[in-house]
Amino acid sequence: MVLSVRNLSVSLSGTTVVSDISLSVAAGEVLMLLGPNGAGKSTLLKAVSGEISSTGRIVVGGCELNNWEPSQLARRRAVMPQRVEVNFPLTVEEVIALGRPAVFRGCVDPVVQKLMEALDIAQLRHRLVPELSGGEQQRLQLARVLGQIIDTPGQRVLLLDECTSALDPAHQQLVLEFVQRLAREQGVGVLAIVHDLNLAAQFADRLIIMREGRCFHEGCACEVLTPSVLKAVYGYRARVIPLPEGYPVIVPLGSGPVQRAPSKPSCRQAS
Ligand SMILES: Nc1ncnc2c1ncn2[C@@H]1O[C@H](COP(=O)(O)OP(=O)(O)OP(=O)(O)O)[C@@H](O)[C@H]1O
Repeated sequence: MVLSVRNLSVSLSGTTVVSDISLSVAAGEVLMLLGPNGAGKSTLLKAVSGEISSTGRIVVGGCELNNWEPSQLARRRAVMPQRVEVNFPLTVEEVIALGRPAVFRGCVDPVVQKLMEALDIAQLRHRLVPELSGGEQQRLQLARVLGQIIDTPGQRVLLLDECTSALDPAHQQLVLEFVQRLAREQGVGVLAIVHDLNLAAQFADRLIIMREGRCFHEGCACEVLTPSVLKAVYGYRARVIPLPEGYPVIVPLGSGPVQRAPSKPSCRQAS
């Protein structure tokens, strides 16, 4: 396992926000975390990344998290937080280079080029970061984070907190296909928080759905993304349709009949 978490709990301001979570991520595996707003997903990820204190045990690449020397850990574990504020006047290329080993400073780093192309930001390479759109900034931050661990030896884990939340559908596919390929080809273990159930169904090898700081259910998409689990966790009515591709698609049904504007014909009537 590239990541092993045992009985992890986190209290914030005297409240238990994450309670007794255990999980593991194997080399090459994509584990996705789901759950409603406030379920404790980001807090769990912050604890696993060592950003906040917790009780329980966290092992990264075979070694206790707290025993890693920081510069070594940075080559084994990369973290993309939910929000990254970038207001300094660096170019796209310079920001990605920040995450790379110092040996590449001052000369062309082929990994920077590879990441810019893979995440569709090569055309923005000389643009200043504060001028980028939200989705461009998010792809840039992912490139910077991936630059820390890509093409390096050893067990590695990637922690992603809603890394596609600002992206259009085509870029969501591009980014998650790249992350999945990185996992498969380089044996990186991925722990990713997502809200989009269909992206989770498509890209996760395994899912954990959280509610009120605890693991509510764990398994593959067909086991976790069922109408009854979605109703219990989100209070959300959905139809789950299996696709021939091997994963389901989730269609929201809303809380009752659709209220149409009186003068507007439905799409079916219009066609
Ligand atoms: N510093 C803090 N002090 C007290 N409570 C906090 C603190 N930070 C977060 N919380 C609370 O902990 C709970 C879990 O927050 P967390 O950010 O982990 O949720 P989440 O599942 O990631 O939600 P979202 O989907 O909205 O990002 C929330 O109720 C939040 O208000």
